[in-house]
Amino acid sequence: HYLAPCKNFPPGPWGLPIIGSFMYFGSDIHKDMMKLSKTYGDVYSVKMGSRISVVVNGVNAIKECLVKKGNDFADRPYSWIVEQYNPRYEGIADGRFNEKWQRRRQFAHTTLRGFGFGKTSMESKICEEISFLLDEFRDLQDKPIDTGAILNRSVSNVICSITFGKRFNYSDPKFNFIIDTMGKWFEVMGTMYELDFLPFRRPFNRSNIHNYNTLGADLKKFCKQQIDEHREVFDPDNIGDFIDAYLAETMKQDGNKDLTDDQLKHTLVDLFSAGTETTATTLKWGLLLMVLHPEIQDKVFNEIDQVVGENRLPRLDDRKNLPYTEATLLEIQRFGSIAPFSLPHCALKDTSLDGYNIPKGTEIIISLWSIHRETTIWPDPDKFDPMRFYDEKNNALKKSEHFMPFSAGRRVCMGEQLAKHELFLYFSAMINQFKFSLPVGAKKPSTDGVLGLTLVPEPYQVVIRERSA
Ligand code: HEM
Repeated sequence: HYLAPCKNFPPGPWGLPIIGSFMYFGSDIHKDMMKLSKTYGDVYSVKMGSRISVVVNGVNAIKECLVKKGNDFADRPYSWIVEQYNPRYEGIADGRFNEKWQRRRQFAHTTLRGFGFGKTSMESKICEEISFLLDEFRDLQDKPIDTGAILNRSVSNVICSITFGKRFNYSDPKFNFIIDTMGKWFEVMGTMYELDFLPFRRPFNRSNIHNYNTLGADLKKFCKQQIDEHREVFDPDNIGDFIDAYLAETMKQDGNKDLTDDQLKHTLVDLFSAGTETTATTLKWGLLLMVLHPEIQDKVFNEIDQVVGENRLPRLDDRKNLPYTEATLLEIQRFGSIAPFSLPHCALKDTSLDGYNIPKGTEIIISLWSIHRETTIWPDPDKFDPMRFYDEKNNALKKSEHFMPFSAGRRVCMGEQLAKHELFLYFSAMINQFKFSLPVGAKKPSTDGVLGLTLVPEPYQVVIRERSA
């Protein structure tokens, strides 16, 4: 066993001197970490290389950490990987928890709300983007296609219109380049995970690191260009998007110059990447599960067809009348668990968790996967079954507290409301208008997922056919 940093520290598996406990982990580290909790308990420690992290599993321990003791665990840890592209931990997602960060998050949150984030006024923007997507689907009918790239572009345009004040054409080469860059960046970031903890491996991964840094630099450059373009035509009487609002606020700043261009650049990278990959990946899980379960797809279609019909697209107002569709979306999120670990947290001060002592600075890994795949809560958890969230007798949605795809507390996903609106509007519109199926003779795609920064389905193909055609 390794040397615990304090008395009454969470127990954990044995670790080797340099690599620590890495021998327990394969490419499905989310599953391996959940397995260890069965031996060591909901809160246990692992030696990640030379650093000791605490892994938190199960809804009770996770709520204690994120909600009840939310202030104690709201920091982000030191990370060599983050420092490669963001050495000062700027922006929102990487930011260390302090007053300046709180003001930044508060400002970003309020401003996005002002532009309709989480409000129904956002609805028309999302629906406009959906109609472009549906047109594209109509052109691509009847032949096997991978919908991944086009879903990324479509979802990304929603956040682009809020932050940059414009949408991009699906065939715009600059836009396509940056969306692909972002996808690769997430993917490479996932493979670099161990380099954070095993510095001696870095010299053997030079090309991977170079690739990662180039992708990160391209993303930052793209966001910086958007800022420069906005600054050139800035008009304080015409604030049309997030960048304008930020620039206006910068001008109001007295002495404390916290809202800098670099902060804005990193905030934009956060919004652009978190706002694209996550929602698009959830929709990719959704379509995959629908082609694998055509009877469920038909049931969702029938419900929408009865309530909405085929002459208009579903609206947020319809949600309350579509409990089975909603239940299916919740089950897609549970099953896909696209953020199996949230982002890493860190103890801001000496504190405790599940009765154990946790010293200041300890890195905390939150396993949202462990909530969504716990056998005692979700019988046969690897089975996709919307009935878990559907009360058939009362034709109503059945909520569960063992469900936390957006995490919780101080660092809860900042785009939760927007994401929920997008998921409902995109999913219900796609199912309402089209039938999705596997290409004839195609092998059933796997539902294991590949772990990068998010858990994404392996690429798969579908055939799209318009329902009313
Ligand atoms: C289905 C879609 C989404 C899921 C499942 C999701 C999930 C998450 C999770 C698990 C976290 C980490 C929370 C933590 O560290 O405890 C997070 C953080 C974050 N998300 Fe999302 N997210 C989604 C969509 C979005 C969207 C559309 C945006 C919008 C712009 C967004 C913006 C952010 C930001 C800025 C953070 C960092 C928050 C912080 O560090 O304080 N997310 N998200």
